[in-house]
Amino acid sequence: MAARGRVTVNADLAKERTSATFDVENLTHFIDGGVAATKRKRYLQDLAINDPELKNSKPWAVMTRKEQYETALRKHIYMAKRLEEMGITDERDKLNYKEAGANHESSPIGVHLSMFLPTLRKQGTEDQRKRYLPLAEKLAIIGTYAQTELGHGTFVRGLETTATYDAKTREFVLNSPTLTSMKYWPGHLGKTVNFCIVMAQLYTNGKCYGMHTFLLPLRDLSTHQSLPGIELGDIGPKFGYGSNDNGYLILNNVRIPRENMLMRYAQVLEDGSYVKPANAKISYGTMTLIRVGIVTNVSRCLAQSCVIAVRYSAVRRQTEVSPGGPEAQILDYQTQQHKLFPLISTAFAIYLTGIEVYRIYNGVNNNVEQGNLDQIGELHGLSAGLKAFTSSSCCLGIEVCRLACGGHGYSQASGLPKIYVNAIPNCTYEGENTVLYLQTARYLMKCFTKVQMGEKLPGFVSYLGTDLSIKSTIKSDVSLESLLLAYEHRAARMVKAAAMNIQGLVQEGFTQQEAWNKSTQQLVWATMAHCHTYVVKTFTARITGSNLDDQTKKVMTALCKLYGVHGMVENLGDFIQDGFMNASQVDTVTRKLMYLLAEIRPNAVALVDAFDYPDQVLDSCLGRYDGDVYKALYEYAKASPLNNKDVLDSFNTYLRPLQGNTGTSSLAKL
Ligand SMILES: CC/C=C\C/C=C\C/C=C\C/C=C\C/C=C\C/C=C\CC/C=C/C(=O)SCCNC(=O)CCNC(=O)[C@H](O)C(C)(C)COP(=O)(O)OP(=O)(O)OC[C@H]1O[C@@H](n2cnc3c(N)ncnc32)[C@H](O)[C@@H]1OP(=O)(O)O
Ligand SMILES: Cc1cc2nc3c(=O)[nH]c(=O)nc-3n(C[C@H](O)[C@H](O)[C@H](O)COP(=O)(O)OP(=O)(O)OC[C@H]3O[C@@H](n4cnc5c(N)ncnc54)[C@H](O)[C@@H]3O)c2cc1C
Repeated sequence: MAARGRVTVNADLAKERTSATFDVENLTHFIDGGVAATKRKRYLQDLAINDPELKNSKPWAVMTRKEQYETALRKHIYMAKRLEEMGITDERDKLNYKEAGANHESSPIGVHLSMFLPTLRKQGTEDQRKRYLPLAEKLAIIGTYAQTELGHGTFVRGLETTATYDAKTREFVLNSPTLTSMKYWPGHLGKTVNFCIVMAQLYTNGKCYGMHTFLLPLRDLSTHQSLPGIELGDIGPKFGYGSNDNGYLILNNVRIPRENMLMRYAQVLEDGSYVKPANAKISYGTMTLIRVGIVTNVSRCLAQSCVIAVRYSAVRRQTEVSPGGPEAQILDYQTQQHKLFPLISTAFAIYLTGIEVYRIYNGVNNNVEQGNLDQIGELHGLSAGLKAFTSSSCCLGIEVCRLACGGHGYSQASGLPKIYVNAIPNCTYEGENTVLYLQTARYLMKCFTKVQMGEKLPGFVSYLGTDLSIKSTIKSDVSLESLLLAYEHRAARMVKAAAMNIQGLVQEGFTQQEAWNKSTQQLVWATMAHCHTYVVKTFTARITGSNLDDQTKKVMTALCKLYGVHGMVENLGDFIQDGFMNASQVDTVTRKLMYLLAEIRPNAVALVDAFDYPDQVLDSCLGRYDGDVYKALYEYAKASPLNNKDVLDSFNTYLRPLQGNTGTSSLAKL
């Protein structure tokens, strides 16, 4: 339960809670990974919520950018220190604590923690780790991940920053040779960090060896002044992320010792000779880590949005259904259910996918740590597409939640704009989504070639070899098995179609690259279908294989079916194009969709309650546990800074002169 302690609850919400057919607490334990995990989560959340150091002096939305930056810096440094004092290292623990302390307040040390430190740990030599990690972990040095440039973000091989080895002095000389080569966007680069990991084209003995990673001091450690040869600053206000000083950086003949190249894999020896890594893409590993983390991250953003929109929809009444009768809860409108219930299922599906992909990441990472890099390509094939699919689905879902709250959804009081502006960059950073879909497409095309050669594929791509002549097994009950089969069929057919398109174009005389480029939209569609299948499969496996009690499992099975059926109806053309499904089966799934909306209706509030987000995390007048929405909106309006005075000075400046034109005597008559 999300309200800690007794509260008086709005009658409609209270009724929703008593009508639930399953035990909310059991589902919360399932989400968290057990009773002890829920207890631990709540302990950490309460710690943050009750800590006066983590209170904002005023609402986030009314702070200036400088206030947002300073507040976030203070709070995030404080939280990092507290986590260290408490000896907390588990990622989930950290997430629960920080979410409760500064939800959707972009951290000005976030890239330091999530990218700078992992890159140092994974790509630094033992000496580099010994030397820099203790300082970086204590935040004595704070760094960012400086890869993107003004002219290039996606095309990493096209980055222009150079690091030229000077064997005489055993130093690298770093330069930004063009306007477009300045680093642009890295988090906290503008004003916060004193170090960065910079990605640059390595030149040694007159030859370019491509992108490599270097540890670069940016600011004096005592005065924080930028160092000679370095020009850097903040890039200015953005769509959101006000508390983050995303920055720019220009390098002019900056010298760093040879030892500052991260040399666990690739190396430059003292004489300038180059030792290549076992896999050139190992330096892309931090991006893979974050792409995996994003899956969980965006599912939580969507889950919070669903809590807000569903609770509000239970409280909000609008329009008499029959003349003179009571106004209906908007949650009773089928169209509102169609907006929101598939999103509840999406939040669950993607959350569970996040857990699965993180488990896979950890397995591959353990192998990498032992020197086996064989699986990094496969992990990239999985994580790139999933990052794109999940961030797109969740961010679109957050916007639907906002729209589902009508006018009040547009107010910062709803909490939804704060979530949205913080979530939406997940579609762009760590690889723009279309670009990442195409990376997974590249992997799928390779897999398809193997299928054509009669190879049996392992794991998450094994379905690509399925017999496409099989017809859908969907019957009136619309079983999970029949849904999964349909998703596999759809993806396998679309992957094959894209591959055939490329092969056909090549046969027509186009080069491989031209044929690829002429097929990219089809490839993106095929990859979306592939990722969709992966999520359906993971959701299904997690629910059918769970030890949930019967009642909860029944509701979750309905939700899982809803995820599958809704996705099917939204993409019907894909499923019927080759006659896999017939008209009667289309009719069956469409009716099933409406049936499932009605089946889930009594449990809608309980399902979002199970996400177990305290009011302080949601920070929303609409999503309050007690449903006292209108009083909260009134209080929120009264607290608007424009209401500090009854008559504002602007009245005298701009409005009074308008009245003066008509003469006070004529106004007095009104
Ligand atoms: C409960 C807790 C659960 C989970 C917690 C988990 C983790 C916690 C940690 C993290 C925190 C969690 C969440 C994160 C939240 C917020 C985010 C925080 C900060 C975000 C700040 C933003 C930072 C950035 O944006 S950094 C910059 C990112 N930039 C990009 O992503 C650029 C995108 N471009 C590329 O990656 C590449 O250039 C490319 C487009 C992929 C490839 O282009 P191209 O074809 O030109 O390139 P190549 O020829 O060089 O490569 C093709 C070849 O390489 C293989 N490849 C590519 N990438 C990889 C890889 N990463 N790994 C392995 N292999 C790779 C590719 O498959 C090709 O191989 P083949 O030739 O064999 O086909
Ligand atoms: C909030 C935020 C924080 C960030 N933090 C960091 C950071 O800490 N460190 C860092 O290094 N970077 C950071 N970035 C930069 C980010 O990683 C890049 O913006 C991102 O990788 C996208 O690259 P781009 O801007 O070059 O987009 P572009 O590649 O210019 O994309 C523009 C359009 O072109 C299309 N496109 C581009 N290439 C292709 C292609 N090959 N095929 C098909 N379509 C294509 C895209 O799909 C997109 O529609 C951040 C960005 C944001 C918004």
